[in-house]
Amino acid sequence: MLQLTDIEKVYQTKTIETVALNRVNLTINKGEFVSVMGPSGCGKSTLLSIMGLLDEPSGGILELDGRPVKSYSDKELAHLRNQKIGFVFQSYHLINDLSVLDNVELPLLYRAGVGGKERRQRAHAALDKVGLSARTTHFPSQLSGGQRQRVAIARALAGRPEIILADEPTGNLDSVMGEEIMDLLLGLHRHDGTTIVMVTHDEQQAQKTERLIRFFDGSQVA
Ligand SMILES: Nc1ncnc2c1ncn2[C@@H]1O[C@H](COP(=O)(O)OP(=O)(O)OP(=O)(O)O)[C@@H](O)[C@H]1O
Repeated sequence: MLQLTDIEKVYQTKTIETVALNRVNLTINKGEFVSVMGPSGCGKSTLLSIMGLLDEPSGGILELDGRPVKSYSDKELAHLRNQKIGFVFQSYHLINDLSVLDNVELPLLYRAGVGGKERRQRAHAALDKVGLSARTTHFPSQLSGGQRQRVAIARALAGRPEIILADEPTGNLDSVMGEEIMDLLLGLHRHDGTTIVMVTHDEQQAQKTERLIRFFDGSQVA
């Protein structure tokens, strides 16, 4: 589903050039659960941003469903980002002034063809999947870290993405809550066949996924 060929990413500031990704060749197949590990600064988040079409590579070819991403117009790319990809971040990125239900519905507001009733139904179904049906009227500040991450996962699921890109989804959680979130992601993957790419610093969690990719200094080393 995603094919990276000789992908490079160079960040250039006034004083320094950083090669964040150095000729990365990688395929993510439909239905896989892949984890990415490596020391701080080795390019993991950059890799996820490029896979998620949030950032452009400096070189190489990125293909999505067999078509080079470069050949898509900006409008098509925005559409793909919104329709195909769900993001989950370490720090949840929830909106504090919105209820749990409204947070989950929010990305669907930007979807053509999804009316208010369907938005609500999808949001409820997604919250049900993550076990938070009883918390729909709560606000993020009234939830534990693990529950906040569940809301963020429900928000990604409500969009019915083909791929979930998760950047250290358990990074802010203690080990018990981290394990709960990991079990949730594993369950979603097994049950719905969702493709997941997850960056993690936790070796035990990474071992539970189907494939573990290790990065060092912008390159894949295993
Ligand atoms: N916007 C940017 N401008 C300049 N340099 C950047 C930028 N984003 C990342 N970098 C640099 O690119 C390299 C890779 O960063 P990246 O965030 O992808 O690493 P990471 O493996 O995700 O790190 P961590 O585990 O600490 O989150 C680092 O050296 C970083 O300083």
